[in-house]
Amino acid sequence: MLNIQCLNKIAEAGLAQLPSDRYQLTDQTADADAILVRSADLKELVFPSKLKVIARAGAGTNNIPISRCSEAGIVVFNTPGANANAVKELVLGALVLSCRPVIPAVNWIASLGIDPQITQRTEKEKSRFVGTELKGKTLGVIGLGAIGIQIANLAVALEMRVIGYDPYISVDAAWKLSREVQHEEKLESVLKKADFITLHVPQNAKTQNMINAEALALMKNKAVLLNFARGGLVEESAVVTALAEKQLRRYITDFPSPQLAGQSGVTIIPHLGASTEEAEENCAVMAVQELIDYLENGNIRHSVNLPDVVMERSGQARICCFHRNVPNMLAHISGMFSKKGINIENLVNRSQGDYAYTLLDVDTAEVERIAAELQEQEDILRVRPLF
Ligand SMILES: NC(=O)c1ccc[n+]([C@@H]2O[C@H](COP(=O)([O-])OP(=O)(O)OC[C@H]3O[C@@H](n4cnc5c(N)ncnc54)[C@H](O)[C@@H]3O)[C@@H](O)[C@H]2O)c1
Ligand SMILES: O=C(O)[C@H](O)COP(=O)(O)O
Repeated sequence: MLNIQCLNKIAEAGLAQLPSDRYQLTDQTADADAILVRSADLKELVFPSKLKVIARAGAGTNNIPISRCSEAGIVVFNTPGANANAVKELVLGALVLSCRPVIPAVNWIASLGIDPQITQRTEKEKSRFVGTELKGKTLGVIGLGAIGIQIANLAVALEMRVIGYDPYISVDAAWKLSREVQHEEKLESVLKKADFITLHVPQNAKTQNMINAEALALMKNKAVLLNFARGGLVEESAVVTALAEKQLRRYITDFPSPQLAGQSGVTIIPHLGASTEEAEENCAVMAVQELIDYLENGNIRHSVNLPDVVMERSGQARICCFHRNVPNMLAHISGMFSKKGINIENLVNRSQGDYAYTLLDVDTAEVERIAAELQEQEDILRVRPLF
């Protein structure tokens, strides 16, 4: 039996994919072979030696200490694109709310209670809640991945002028992007030209505080900033100042913080971007499938610390080897097999940055000993024999 610990609520549709004869849920991290998680912070978590995999049912992995996982031979997965539609739809709502004062108007009506004059008062006073339209305005999309592309294309359909910035855009993403979206090579150009700016990049050392006082100063007067990516992308004290100085018209964020609470011009949503039934199911099903394929076949799809490595099963046993990306490692591993007279039927090896992964299918099931010996070699982080 393999033990799975859920550190957040994971949709039942995903958990139902775990065959009950091979998997059971545990609430003890010490017993966990695998962890399923959403946004719980794992940075201080002590990993038990039997923990082999962490699957994030969602996109952002800044809550997971990826380098520490790699050094412990733990593969980390996420579920790219599985919640993108949910975020896109909420960003659309936020765009509309940023230029139509629906929230204050609804609050005003609610404040009237049961007023017999409500219809007359509405028609007399609604002029206080006039807004503006999105059509014809410029939307700047920062980060053209699964979510950014969908928002850019949607905004084109809304007849907005759309400009996008993503120096690392994938070929696949570029194909999906509407030709109407203008590609900007510099972040500064987007900041200067857009009426609305929406952030869709991961939070990491390079993107932390990317919207700081200097960036805000470049923005158009009375621009609107939307943040459905991560709170740490934006320097909140600078946003509060820009709002007070009327440089920024509104900041709509999915990430509450004490610094933003109660600030005028700030609309805070309690991290609901991915909170739809559909997105929660999509993410949970995808995360569980990634986890099962890794645990049972050693295959890797959508890892954030290793490349995709998928090989059809052959032979009598498979050895999965997570190791550092150092010279001669493949020759060293295969040499150990040949010394023992074990025939390698199939082999695949891929690397990503400082780490690499090798799958070997062999013609014998007698592999426990060589697996144990491999595990002792320098630069080998985890070895798993599978039958
Ligand atoms: N609010 C929510 O509930 C919610 C839901 C899903 C994702 N997110 C956040 O949104 C982020 C994006 O999600 P996604 O699914 O689109 O991810 P993704 O990986 O598909 O896209 C991210 C894009 O950002 C680009 N990028 C990286 N660094 C950049 C930089 N410095 N400047 C410009 N572009 C850069 C990448 O090239 C990539 O195309 C996630 O990392 C997560 O933090 C939030
Ligand atoms: O990165 C993500 O996928 C989102 O921020 C969603 O987070 P959640 O799964 O905690 O809602």
